[in-house]
Amino acid sequence: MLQIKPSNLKLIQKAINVQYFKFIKNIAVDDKEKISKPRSQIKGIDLIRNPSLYKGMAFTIEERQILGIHGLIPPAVLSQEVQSFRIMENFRRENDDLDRYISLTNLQYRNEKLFYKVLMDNLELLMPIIYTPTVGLACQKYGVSFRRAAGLFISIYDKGHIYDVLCNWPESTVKAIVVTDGERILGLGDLGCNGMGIPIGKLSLYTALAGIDPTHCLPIMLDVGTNNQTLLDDPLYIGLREKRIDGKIYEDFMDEFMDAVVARFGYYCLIQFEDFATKNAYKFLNKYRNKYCMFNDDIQGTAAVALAGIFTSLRVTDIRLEDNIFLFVGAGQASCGIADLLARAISSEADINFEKACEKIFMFDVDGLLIEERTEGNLKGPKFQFVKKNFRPTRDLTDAIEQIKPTALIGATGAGGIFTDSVLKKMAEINERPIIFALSNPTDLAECTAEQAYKNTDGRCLFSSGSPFEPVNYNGKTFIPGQGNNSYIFPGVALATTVFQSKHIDEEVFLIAAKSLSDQVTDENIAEGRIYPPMKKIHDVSVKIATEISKYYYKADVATLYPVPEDLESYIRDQLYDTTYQSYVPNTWKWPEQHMIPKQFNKFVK
Ligand SMILES: O=C([O-])CC(=O)C(=O)O
Ligand SMILES: [Mg+2]
Repeated sequence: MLQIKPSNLKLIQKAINVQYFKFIKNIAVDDKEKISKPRSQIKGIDLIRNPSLYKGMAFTIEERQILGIHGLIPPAVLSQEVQSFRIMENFRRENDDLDRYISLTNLQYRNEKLFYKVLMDNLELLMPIIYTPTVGLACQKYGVSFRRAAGLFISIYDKGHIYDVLCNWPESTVKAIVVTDGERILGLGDLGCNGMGIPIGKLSLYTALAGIDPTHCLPIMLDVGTNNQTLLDDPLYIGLREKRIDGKIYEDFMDEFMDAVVARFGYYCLIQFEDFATKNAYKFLNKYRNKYCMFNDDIQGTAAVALAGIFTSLRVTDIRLEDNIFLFVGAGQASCGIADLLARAISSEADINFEKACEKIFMFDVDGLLIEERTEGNLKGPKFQFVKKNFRPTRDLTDAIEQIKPTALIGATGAGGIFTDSVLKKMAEINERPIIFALSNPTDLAECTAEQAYKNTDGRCLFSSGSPFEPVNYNGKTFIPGQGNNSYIFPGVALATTVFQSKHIDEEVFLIAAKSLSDQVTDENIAEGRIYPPMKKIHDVSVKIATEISKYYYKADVATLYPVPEDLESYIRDQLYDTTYQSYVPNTWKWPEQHMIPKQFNKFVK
């Protein structure tokens, strides 16, 4: 990434101006031959207000004349490189992450191509801003930071008219929707309508991590009320000011929504369910998975990324999958989703049935170890298959570890800090290389920090977390914690699904995604303490995951794109979103050499 010395900023400004005036003197704006038909029908102020078409000061002088926007933007002509450079300079000057989130979102609504270029070029720095953890903070404050609608809000009062609301969306080609009802936003709970930041953030990653065209993506908030009293009492709250509707009315509303999407955008429009409360997440997944093109990211996406982390960790511990004992802390959708996919993986690797595979998996929730002997709390729902017998009831996690002797401890509790020093030390005592995953989001809710994990296990643990942590120095060694976040999975799944227009997305897809992700971790990555590929490789990772899934889609006869492309990977690559600006004046314009950063600014760059 480029960094300019602050003292040189003035010189750069001057250089830009000199180039601009040199250039403007040379251009003949009335040269009829050069002025050909613009490619866009949209002109003038409408063009400036259209984020997919707008390119700010990168409009050439010719384009400004033809498109009727001359004078509506400042006189300098800047290349996209210089623009992204300015954005990053401003980014560094912002006071806090929420301000950075707001600036980047404003850029997204102003100039989409520039937003994605900046994001893709600075992924490691910007992902924690537009996604977890800052997006969580933005959701909590969405009432105040809400600037402009970037998706659809459909409320329970739209029941009977959902199709009409979908028709208000200006794009007719929508290939992917991320939808939430805001009831379980990250580990933050019910944020009602403020949860809209999550579908927006997830879809930004569809483009930034997997190259899916943003105009094909639609974030949707289904506002069915909120049970969050603070929001209900907040005069600035942006959603319906009433308690959540549930039961039959809510379910009929969801059914109508699913059918309306198919009627408006087609049966292969992907619908990603995000941050629903556990009981609804499972209910809708089971009800819709064989009828629509949908998946639940918190159950299935999280499962695949965690399983990939387990596969990679086992390359280090050298213990066969079926010889491990897994203890899940938290028995909600993330834990049950991972445990379920893990049991499938064990069952297929060890050639044993699913029930037998479940014997390797234990769970511990707010009422302690999940065993038949316990008298408190329920044992029903998806966690049921992991309930054991003949163990001593305990509510003490260290004691549970002592009893079960797990090789892996996986937290998805939303209970920050639950992996205390004594829990971590116990794991280190009974394992040479303990596997510790602290998956809850955002950062404050992680079960432990990366630093605590490495310190309490003498640097021996294989660690990953849902939210990002900085590298940790311990005993002279640097450890790079893995980010076991579903963002490694859902973009690739969505890419394969939208390109090949799959009818359904079954469990096998997530097993394939997990294997493909783990296979892409190199020995060098592992030597650095990583269990996932570096974020900067994510585009390739997503394409490879999508390629593996697409082979399966054709094998399972769910892909509907015909004829079948000869080379699936290169077909996918051909579809990827390009952040380069379009030219509105064909064949007449070339950026003068001096306009291109880094050459022009090389001498100013540290
Ligand atoms: O959004 C994230 O970072 C991961 C996720 O799906 C969740 O925590 O609900
Ligand atoms: Mg989620």
